[in-house]
Amino acid sequence: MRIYQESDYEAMSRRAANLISAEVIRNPACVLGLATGSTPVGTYKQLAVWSQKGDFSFKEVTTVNLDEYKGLAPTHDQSYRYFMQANFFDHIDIDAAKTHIPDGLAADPGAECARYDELIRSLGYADLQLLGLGHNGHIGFNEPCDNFVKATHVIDLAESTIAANARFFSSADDVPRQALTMGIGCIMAARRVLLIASGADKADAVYNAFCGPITPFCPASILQLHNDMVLVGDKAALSKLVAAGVPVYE
Ligand SMILES: O=P(O)(O)OC[C@H]1O[C@](O)(CO)[C@@H](O)[C@@H]1O
Repeated sequence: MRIYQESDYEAMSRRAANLISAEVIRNPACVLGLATGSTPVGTYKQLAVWSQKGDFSFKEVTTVNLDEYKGLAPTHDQSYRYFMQANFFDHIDIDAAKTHIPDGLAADPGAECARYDELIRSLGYADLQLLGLGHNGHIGFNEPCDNFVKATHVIDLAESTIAANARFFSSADDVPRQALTMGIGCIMAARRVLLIASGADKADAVYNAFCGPITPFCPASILQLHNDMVLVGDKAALSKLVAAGVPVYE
């Protein structure tokens, strides 16, 4: 595993954008696994700036997002489809037909999960999977539980996740209680995983994920077994790893 320690959120975003753009330049028709949440916003902004300058193009890139809230329409301003359009896709030259996100309104969510798994498999899995990290160690919406769930599935969101995401809704009551999430199987099948983390409030989650035991009670801990894992964090998020003596690139 390679760990980059950056000074702050901006530097973390730039480093992550560098790694993603390197992938797109190397393989213009790559498959990118993408994430939502506040952490990747700066990364998407930086990628859009560079591609608008003409440094590289997303025309041939295919994207697969990790998750979507169950019950939210793509036009809902808190849906992850809306987030991706507003924060990334509307600012780059990507082909809309090549951007994939689970359908939160599917009449049969189980069938939608199976379709999504098959889609990712048929694409040959992600060349690079971008991940944020939940305070409880979740990746995508794979919440802590007593087993790792391999396939795309419908998940009951943890109370702590609902509370953390309430800031984006009018109240905690408005946060959907379920989501469709890529499982651990597709995440681990990605050729490279890039996890980004920022802020002191993520220091425990980062430490537990990469210094703690590999356990489904901290879903991100499975990434210790990935053979091309890159962690990019700012100083605050990596503080407990560094204090434990884990070597980092600066
Ligand atoms: O980047 P944030 O907003 O801290 O969120 C971290 C994680 O939580 C989620 O937003 C879901 O709660 C994930 O999409 C993300 O990876």
